[in-house]
Amino acid sequence: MSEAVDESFDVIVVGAGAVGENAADRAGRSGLKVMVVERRLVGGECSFYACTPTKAMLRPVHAAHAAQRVRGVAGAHLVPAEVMARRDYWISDLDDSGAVRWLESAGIALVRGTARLVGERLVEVDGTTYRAGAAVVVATGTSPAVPDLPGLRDAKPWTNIEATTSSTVPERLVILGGGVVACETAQIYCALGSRVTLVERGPRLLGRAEPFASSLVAAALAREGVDVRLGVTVTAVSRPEPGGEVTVTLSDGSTVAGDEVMAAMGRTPNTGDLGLDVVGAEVDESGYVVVDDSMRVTSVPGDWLYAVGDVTGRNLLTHMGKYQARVAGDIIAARGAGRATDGPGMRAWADHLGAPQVVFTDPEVSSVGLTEAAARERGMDVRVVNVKMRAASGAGLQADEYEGYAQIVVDESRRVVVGATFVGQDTAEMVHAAGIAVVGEVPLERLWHVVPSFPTMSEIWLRLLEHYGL
Ligand SMILES: Cc1cc2nc3c(=O)[nH]c(=O)nc-3n(C[C@H](O)[C@H](O)[C@H](O)COP(=O)(O)OP(=O)(O)OC[C@H]3O[C@@H](n4cnc5c(N)ncnc54)[C@H](O)[C@@H]3O)c2cc1C
Ligand SMILES: NC(=O)c1ccc[n+]([C@@H]2O[C@H](COP(=O)([O-])OP(=O)(O)OC[C@H]3O[C@@H](n4cnc5c(N)ncnc54)[C@H](O)[C@@H]3O)[C@@H](O)[C@H]2O)c1
Repeated sequence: MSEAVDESFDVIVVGAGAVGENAADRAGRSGLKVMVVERRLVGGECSFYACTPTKAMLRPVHAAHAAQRVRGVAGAHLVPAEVMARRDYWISDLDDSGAVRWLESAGIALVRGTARLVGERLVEVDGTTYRAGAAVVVATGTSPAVPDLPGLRDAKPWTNIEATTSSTVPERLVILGGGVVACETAQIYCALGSRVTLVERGPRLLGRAEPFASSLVAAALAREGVDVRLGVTVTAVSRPEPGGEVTVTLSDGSTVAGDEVMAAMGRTPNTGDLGLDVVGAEVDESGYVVVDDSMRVTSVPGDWLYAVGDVTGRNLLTHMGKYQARVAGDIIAARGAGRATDGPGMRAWADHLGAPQVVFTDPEVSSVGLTEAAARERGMDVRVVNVKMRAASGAGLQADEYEGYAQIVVDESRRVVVGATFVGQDTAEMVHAAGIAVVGEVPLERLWHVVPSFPTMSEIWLRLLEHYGL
């Protein structure tokens, strides 16, 4: 640690991803002086290597598919170079100056470098030590997990970083994993012209989604030409020549050859070299920082250390991380202004209800709340209603032969919806209404009076309630 300590700031946020930026903004609202530390790009994974580029590339795929499903339209097709150009526009060619300007406009100082906790309220960045007058917020996110499988690391696998920035389309792409990253990436590269093989060790894709959603996505990927291998693991990877052909050996003895192999096998929290042990901050068995609903790191005495976003492992989604950031930021700002820190927006309790999420494959998997299995695990008296999306004429008008299903999970003891999943084209925007029903615990009898417009896809709510028996 250097001798001089910079004491200019009240709040230090480590990591300027979408979540860290949000925490910094909220914490600074009552006049506290805030600095953020970022070792890579301001905007983090989501803006440059995750949400934004994948959605920028998936949208043309969806648009082309949607056009092909409407009688009266002909000739929609993808232009791969233009799809990549669209993505590059959305990731600003990996230039974060727009985000830096936003920080400046919000009065937040930026220090570039790698931060470490070196004591209570003390953060060291490449040799300079800063003392936070009020609080430190850890928002360091996650990195792609590349497990220690024989030959995998030596084969220099793609992760989401390469998959979202490559300017070329590999002829053959082998994707290891069958979660959200794998499914979205498989659909993108298949549509761009790669021959994609996807290897998932579990019995289905999207293991945390409703099983019917997994089946519909697997069927769609297979129809488009993705070779989906379920229930097999990778035993070895070999790439004898750098940049040459990759061979992936699977547990069933088969091999798959590719021009690139991608690790899409989950995430690892960026906590290893953060100095959490120096201040006594507890991490769980996977390395995620343990916090309470105020986002405070409870194992550390005093009210100075908070963690938000992916690094907490609560819900690895941008919008949920930003929700947590608003909670932590508001508490820090309130404490700075001498106000109460237990206001209604100051606990992230919605984290425990089942986060809203859209898997942006075609079909989209749009869900909120608990799956049937999760509700049963919590001991609820569960009733499930599942209908074809086509039961709403709005769906058929949206796409000829619309394929998809909607499902609600009802807690019978309270007669409220605790989970909802919509699978099909253009269901993403339906998830927020479902979220209001779930988080608001709207009784079914009241929901009956929320009359959906005709002919929209939301009319599926009426069909679901009718099937329930209302
Ligand atoms: C391919 C892909 C697609 C995704 N799509 C979606 C989606 O559509 N919707 C959605 O909600 N979520 C999506 N996610 C998840 C989403 O990207 C994350 O939930 C989100 O990025 C978490 O934000 P964060 O700020 O917590 O972490 P990050 O975005 O990881 O930001 C953390 C920042 O901290 C910096 N940092 C780390 N350690 C240090 C240190 N010691 N010192 C200084 N800086 C440090 C890092 O450089 C990074 O910029 C996707 C993820 C992937 C991989
Ligand atoms: N649209 C979105 O909201 C979106 C998009 C992408 C990512 N994300 C978030 O990012 C996080 C990370 O996504 P992810 O897909 O990397 O992780 P994940 O945990 O969702 O999926 C990883 C998958 O890899 C499989 N796997 C692990 N090791 C394997 C092996 N050796 N062989 C074969 N399969 C193996 C697992 O069984 C699992 O199905 C998720 O929590 C997700 O919610 C969200």
